[in-house]
Amino acid sequence: MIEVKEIRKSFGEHEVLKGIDASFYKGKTNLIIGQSGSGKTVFLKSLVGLHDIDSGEIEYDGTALGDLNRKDRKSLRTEMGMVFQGNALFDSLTIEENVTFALSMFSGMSAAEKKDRADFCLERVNLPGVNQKFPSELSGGMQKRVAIARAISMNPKYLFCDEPNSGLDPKTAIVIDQLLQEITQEFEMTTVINTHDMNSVIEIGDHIIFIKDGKKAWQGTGEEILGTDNAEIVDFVYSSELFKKIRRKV
Ligand SMILES: Nc1ncnc2c1ncn2[C@@H]1O[C@H](COP(=O)(O)OP(=O)(O)OP(=O)(O)O)[C@@H](O)[C@H]1O
Repeated sequence: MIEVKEIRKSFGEHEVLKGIDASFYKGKTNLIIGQSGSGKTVFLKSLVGLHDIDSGEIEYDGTALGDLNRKDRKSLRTEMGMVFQGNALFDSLTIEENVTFALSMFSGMSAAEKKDRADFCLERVNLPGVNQKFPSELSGGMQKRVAIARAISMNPKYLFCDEPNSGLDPKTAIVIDQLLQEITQEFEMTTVINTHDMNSVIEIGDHIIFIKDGKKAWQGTGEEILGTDNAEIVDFVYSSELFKKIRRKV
């Protein structure tokens, strides 16, 4: 579980996070939603320690990030898997080398152990046998699955995904969402996903935090979001004609 207490973050005079409290639960797909520019990425980067926060606290299963020295922070980092928006695969490395990159850096595993782990992770994302291919030989959806395989290679306790569906067609996006939810439950990870995708919100929103103007404006589940009367959520969710029609029917 990750607990966020009253975090604030400014860039110069611009306060982006204005005292956010949030909890993210183990075995759940926890989503962060909000309009473009509302502070979702800054929030996610603050959670993983890529931004230093100005005040507040972030606790990983009771351990405050702010209390950790460099060495312990580094060790906590090895328990975090990350899926970046553009996948961030290394084009000149094979898929297997991409998936085992962190293992080579941090694990001390033998070559055979790393290969076994790569095989396991690639099979888990339904991509067996692509070990010797290069990222450019795979479709966008397959590259996303490789990014997920790489993120789980170290068997992380926490998984962070920034817009995992960006650039994917709706059908592929659903496959990726389902995969993220399945592995979250299976490996009992605390998963935090930044998303714009309303389909993800409804399908895999076990727990949702809605950020508006740097503050948490609502929280709830994917089921609750369609029924809420919270004006800010209604304005956000029903900004598209499709969802306005759905609202009239529920
Ligand atoms: N390194 C930075 N320096 C200065 N300002 C920043 C920095 N990073 C983000 N910001 C500002 O913080 C605000 C929130 O940005 P952020 O990227 O978190 O929004 P977002 O909700 O993730 O948007 P999107 O959905 O479009 O990615 C924006 O006004 C942005 O300009």
